[in-house]
Amino acid sequence: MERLVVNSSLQSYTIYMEEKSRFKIPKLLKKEYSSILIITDTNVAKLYSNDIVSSFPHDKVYVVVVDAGEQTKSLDTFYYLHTKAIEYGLDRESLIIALGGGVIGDLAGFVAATFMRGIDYVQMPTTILAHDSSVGGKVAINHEKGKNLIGSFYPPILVLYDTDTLKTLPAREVRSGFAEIIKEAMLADSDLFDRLMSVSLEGLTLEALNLFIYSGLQIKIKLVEADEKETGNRKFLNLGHTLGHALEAKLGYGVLTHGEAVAIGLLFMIYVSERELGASLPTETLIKWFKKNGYINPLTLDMVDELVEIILHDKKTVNQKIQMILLRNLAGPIIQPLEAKKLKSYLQGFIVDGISKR
Ligand SMILES: NC(=O)c1ccc[n+]([C@@H]2O[C@H](COP(=O)([O-])OP(=O)(O)OC[C@H]3O[C@@H](n4cnc5c(N)ncnc54)[C@H](O)[C@@H]3O)[C@@H](O)[C@H]2O)c1
Ligand SMILES: O=C(O)C(=O)C[C@@H](O)[C@H](O)[C@H](O)COP(=O)(O)O
Ligand SMILES: [Zn+2]
Repeated sequence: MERLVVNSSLQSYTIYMEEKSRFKIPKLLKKEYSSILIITDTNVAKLYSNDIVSSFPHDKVYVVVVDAGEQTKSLDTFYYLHTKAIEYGLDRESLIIALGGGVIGDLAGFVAATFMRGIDYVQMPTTILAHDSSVGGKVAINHEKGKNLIGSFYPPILVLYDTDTLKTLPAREVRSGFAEIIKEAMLADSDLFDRLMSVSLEGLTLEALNLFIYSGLQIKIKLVEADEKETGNRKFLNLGHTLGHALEAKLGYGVLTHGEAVAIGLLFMIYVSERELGASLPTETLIKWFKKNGYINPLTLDMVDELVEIILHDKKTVNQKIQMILLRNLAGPIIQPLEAKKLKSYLQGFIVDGISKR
């Protein structure tokens, strides 16, 4: 079992990463809980929720299943989950288990952060992408005007990553998860970036996948430990998200996967870095890799005004100045303030020059 520790101000927690570890959860908990609420989605429930329920010896284990997909990270579902927690009699000694991808992790984590002012929760990520979302304590729901606008920083007590569950992921979700690993590589590890660019997602072995995830986790942990509440360099983890988040909100949550939106955002980040900083980046390599692996891009010129408007409400915008993460070079991120007018003209150029569609 791979073990990584994340130091955080509230409590430090361990990430256990191992095939079939989902059956071991009771042994890894450091105390007895009065009851346990497993929050999961319709797809994951069918596959894995019984394994978790049956691994507990007692019967105060409840499961609430919500719809799968980004639109579930909503105020309505958040309220519904609080209602279920009250109905099942959860108290301050209860535990929530977030069993699923990043949607469930963010949503259930935010329920845990707010139920009776905060109870313990465990992240059990079941997607590749959730290596990113399960670590660092960012929990949130969406507002129709922007992603993750309602949320908190609230670390889990444990992350249990059963990589066996990744075998059932659809190809589109594999693609989505890799966008975040590519982001991490571009931020901090050019060798990892080269290794990523040399593989094809189809037919990737579980061993290779685990190594990529492990490398991504190490990069993420380093950044969140150094700046838990994102006052400085944690913002680097938003590489590709300025446009990515806006696209998700503009198209309607769930139309693009988070990773698909981030992938387009990474290409835009390169376009701006080249023009704003004179950076020389592996543009063609990345475009080719995205194309080879089936990433999609619905960006069109008529979306620009609305996208800029959404970006102006992003958490990284201060005093109408957009803080965009750019690269001076691979593994050389900086936070660059940009006026909306400038961002708009880059966005138009990105679409007209065709880099977004190459
Ligand atoms: N908190 C953070 O730091 C952070 C970081 C990155 C992303 N996020 C958030 O994470 C979310 C995206 O997460 P995601 O990509 O995991 O999406 P997701 O949770 O919607 O999962 C993607 C799809 O895969 C299905 N699925 C999950 N596990 C499966 C499995 N093992 N087998 C088969 N199907 C499975 C789900 O039911 C869903 O349909 C976004 O809301 C994003 O904003 C948060
Ligand atoms: O952990 C972080 O910090 C990240 O930025 C990770 C991102 O991949 C993730 O999508 C995150 O939810 C974005 O944060 P937000 O504050 O821009 O909502
Ligand atoms: Zn992300």
